[in-house]
This record gives sequence, structure tokens and C-alpha cells, in this order.
Amino acid sequence: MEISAEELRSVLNNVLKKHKDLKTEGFVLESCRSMIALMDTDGSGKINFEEFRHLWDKLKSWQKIFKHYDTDHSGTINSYEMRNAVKDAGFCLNKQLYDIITMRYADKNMNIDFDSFICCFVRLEGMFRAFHAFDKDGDGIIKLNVLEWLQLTMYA
Ligand SMILES: O=C(O)/C(S)=C/c1c[nH]c2cc(Br)ccc12
Ligand SMILES: [Ca+2]
Repeated sequence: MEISAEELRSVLNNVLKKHKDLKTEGFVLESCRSMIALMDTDGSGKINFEEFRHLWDKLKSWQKIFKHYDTDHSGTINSYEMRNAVKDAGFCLNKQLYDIITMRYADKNMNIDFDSFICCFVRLEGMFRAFHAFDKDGDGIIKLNVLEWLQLTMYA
């Protein structure tokens, strides 16, 4: 039994309906396609139960972080809180990357909603995981040709 992006969207948005404190209209299909790409370890374009369970655990952990920082229950967190949320999730970034995240995921008021928050974390998780998969000797350096680079970054 494998789950498509459309089916994942339906499952997760039903879960979100039970979490009134996560003020969100739910995930858009594109966000679910990114989640599938992150967890689709066998390249099937869908996620099996094992892959779904891994995604579920990530979402459970990440939504706790979001709720922790959305102290006014507005359904968004600001770019400063996002930096701390990213650190709490274990992602070690630098100032340039924090600025990139704000530019890419925040609205005009520099606030980040839950869907964007999850999309950002899915992307970070996917990129770190892909890098470490290529970094066989763990020296923090990988060598890719352009097609390998595109394979790494296009399915995300
Ligand atoms: O608060 C909880 O106990 C759980 S089980 C939360 C969640 C567990 N998986 C989730 C996925 C999304 Br999307 C939102 C919330 C959760
Ligand atoms: Ca799969």
C-alpha cells in the first residue's frame, strides 16, 4: 500500500482539523509533493507505510516546535522565532541561510505560516540527508557533476 501526494494531503489536512491550535488552511498539494520527495527513499513517487511513519514522526516533532514559538496562537511565527525553531530542530545554519529562509518562506510581514514552516523543514531535512548520502567519507566535502547536482536538487 503506497500513498500519493493527493492522498497524503487528504490525510494530513484531516489531522490538522483536529489541531485547532495550528491555525492553518491546511497543506497545499505542492507541499505534500515535497514531503513525498523527501521521504520517497525508493524513488517510487509515492511513500509506503515505513516512509509515511518516518514522515509522521518528523511532522509530530516539527509541529511541536511551531506551537512552542507561535506564542500568540496567530498561526504564524516571525523570522526571529524561525531562527530559534530551526536551531531547536537541530539544523545548524549561518546568517546567510537564515536570511534566505526568511526571503523564501516569510510573507510581507516577515511571518511564516505552518505550511511554509513545514515546507522549509522538509527542504532542510532533505538537503542535509542528500548531502550526507553523497559524503561517503564524512569529511564534509562532496564532488558532483552537474547531472548529479540536478538529480540531488530537482526531486525535492
Ligand atoms: O500533538 C500530538 O499528540 C500529535 S500526535 C501531533 C501530530 C502528529 N503528527 C502530526 C502531523 C501534523 Br501535519 C500535525 C500534528 C501532528
Ligand atoms: Ca516510496
